[in-house]
Amino acid sequence: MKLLILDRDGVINEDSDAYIKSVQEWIPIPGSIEAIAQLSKAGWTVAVATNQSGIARGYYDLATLDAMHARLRELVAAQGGEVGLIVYCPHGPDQGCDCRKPKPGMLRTIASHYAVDLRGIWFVGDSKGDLEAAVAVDSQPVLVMTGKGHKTRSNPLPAGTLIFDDLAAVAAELIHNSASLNG
Ligand SMILES: O=P(O)(O)OC[C@@H](O)[C@H]1O[C@@H](OP(=O)(O)O)[C@@H](O)[C@@H](O)[C@@H]1O
Ligand SMILES: [Mg+2]
Ligand SMILES: [Zn+2]
Repeated sequence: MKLLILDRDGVINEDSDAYIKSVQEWIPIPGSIEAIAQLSKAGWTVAVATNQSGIARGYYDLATLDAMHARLRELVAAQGGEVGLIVYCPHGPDQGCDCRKPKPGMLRTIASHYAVDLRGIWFVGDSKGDLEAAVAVDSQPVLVMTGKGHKTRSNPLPAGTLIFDDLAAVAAELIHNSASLNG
């Protein structure tokens, strides 16, 4: 199967240093909803792995988080696509969980859900922790220049990290590539 895993804040929707605390603050990055829909219609399964320490910090609750993800699904469905499994880490940095990126726990959860090997699977993120999580499970780290991407790029990146302007550019590459592979 063609599986693509996305970070959420700074890749699908705009990020904020004040966290994304409500559906109203959850604003898609231009082209991202269309990109997910196009990938989905081209046969890709698009999953999401997102740190949400704002839950542990008490900035918003699980119902609000679920409402954001319902909005994402609704917008992609309106373009004829669908979003796959969304996995989030609700924990704070000091809780020592196994799911908070840069740990790869969420990527492993997604892989076992779909019974696929993570090696070479593209994981698209805007933060160093996203890239490190990908490397930890031999996935392909992909950095986009949205969200915290520029800040992340100003520091050394894992070898082999692919860099794209935004999710729309990632989607164009994958859809173009698989089209040429299939002849
Ligand atoms: O990019 P993803 O994983 O989808 O989500 C990131 C968010 O959970 C928040 O993660 C926080 O990091 P700390 O969790 O406080 O270290 C900060 O970077 C916030 O700006 C950001 O909105
Ligand atoms: Mg992010
Ligand atoms: Zn966690």
